[in-house]
Amino acid sequence: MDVWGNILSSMSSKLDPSTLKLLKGVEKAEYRNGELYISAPDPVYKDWLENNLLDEIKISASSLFGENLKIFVLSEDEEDIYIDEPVQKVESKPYRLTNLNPKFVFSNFIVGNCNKIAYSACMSVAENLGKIYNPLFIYGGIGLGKTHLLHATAHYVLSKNPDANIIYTTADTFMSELIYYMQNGSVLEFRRRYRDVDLLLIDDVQFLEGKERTQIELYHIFNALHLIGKQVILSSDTPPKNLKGLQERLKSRFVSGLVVEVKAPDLQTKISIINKKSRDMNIKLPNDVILLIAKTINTNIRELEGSLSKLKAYSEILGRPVTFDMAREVLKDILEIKEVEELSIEKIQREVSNYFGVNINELLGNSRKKKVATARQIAMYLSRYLTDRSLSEISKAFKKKDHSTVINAVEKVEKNMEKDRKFRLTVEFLKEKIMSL
Ligand SMILES: Nc1ncnc2c1ncn2[C@@H]1O[C@H](COP(=O)(O)OP(=O)(O)OP(=O)(O)O)[C@@H](O)[C@H]1O
Repeated sequence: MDVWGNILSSMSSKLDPSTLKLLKGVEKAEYRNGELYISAPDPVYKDWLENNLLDEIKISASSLFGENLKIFVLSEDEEDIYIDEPVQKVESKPYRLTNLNPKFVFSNFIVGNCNKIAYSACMSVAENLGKIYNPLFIYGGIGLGKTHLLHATAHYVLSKNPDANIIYTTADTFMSELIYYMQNGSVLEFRRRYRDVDLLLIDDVQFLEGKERTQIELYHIFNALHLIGKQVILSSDTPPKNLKGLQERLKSRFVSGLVVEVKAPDLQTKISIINKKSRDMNIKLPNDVILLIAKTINTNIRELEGSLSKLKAYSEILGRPVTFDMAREVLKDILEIKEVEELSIEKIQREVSNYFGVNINELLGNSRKKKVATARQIAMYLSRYLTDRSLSEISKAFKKKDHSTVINAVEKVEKNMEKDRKFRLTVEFLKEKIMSL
């Protein structure tokens, strides 16, 4: 049967004569078990065909060979890989995921300015598999949550559809598997396994650099999945354009959906992560220790987790609660602490006075002028929130005899923050500023 001739004649009424003439450049087409292999004379022709006519070919070829037809366009260098294989019928069966970390779910992921775009993109993809942002490419530095987001997406999809076929793998494992299958003579099975998935997640694709054979395989798997609207998500420590030793055609596929960055966390996000992780780990950290860790770990969230585990272990071994001095001692080799000054009440008083244009004596005095009283209450609130000083220490630092003044100030600030947006923003601004000093 002249496969290509038949496809061409079924397309002839829909295409102009010059395109039809160009299509005669196809060297051969072979149909095997639901798959159509089209041989292009060279890579340029192959790209042209894939980018312009694949949909049209699929419609016509499906009318000849059936609805679920998969099409592969091969240029010369790839033909031996795809055509010369004995084809055996392999039953497709759901592939069960066993390598997802149960803790890497969306609800455990702290969202901040640094990662909210990547987080939202993963959520949207999980909700609309294969329909938007395909592929989704996430890049960012070490330990910033890329794997967490990939796993969370897979968990979410499975929670909606437990029968979804999902593969999560790393580029390294993908390559090792390919080598294994090649050595055992069943590359076809490897391909079938990957082509049956609804969602393919490949972590750390930077490790594909220079791995030509693996790249060819991924390229075809990617095309096959993309063509039938299956979702691919990739992660890397660098954006696609900086991936060296990667075929241009693969890079161009990687950027054809959405590329998002996970950035290093800002101070507020780090504090939220430390709060969440310390709660999960059941370790009580004073505010000044939280600040110490957040300020000294500048990027890697994995290191941040490591420091919490170390502190927990020390506090358990010593049978003492964690304090600022203990944290500084225990973490000095992890944190490379550059003399981090303990946040003092005096520093808070200074900053709040400067902000409100009130002098320190007024702040510590008894004036009831609105501006002074507000500044004093906010300074008391921040001293309570940002340091680990006791109520009586704070009242002493503000020259008050009774710590009920501090309690009243804290309550008042909290109430005002709830009902007055401008007031809340002022307090938050001051908090950020003081924490980053
Ligand atoms: N925003 C976040 N909220 C909560 N935990 C996070 C967040 N970001 C990262 N983590 C945690 O930090 C640790 C490292 O994250 P992950 O392994 O996802 O990083 P990665 O970017 O994939 O790193 P690598 O480049 O080394 O592969 C994990 O335990 C993860 O749960």
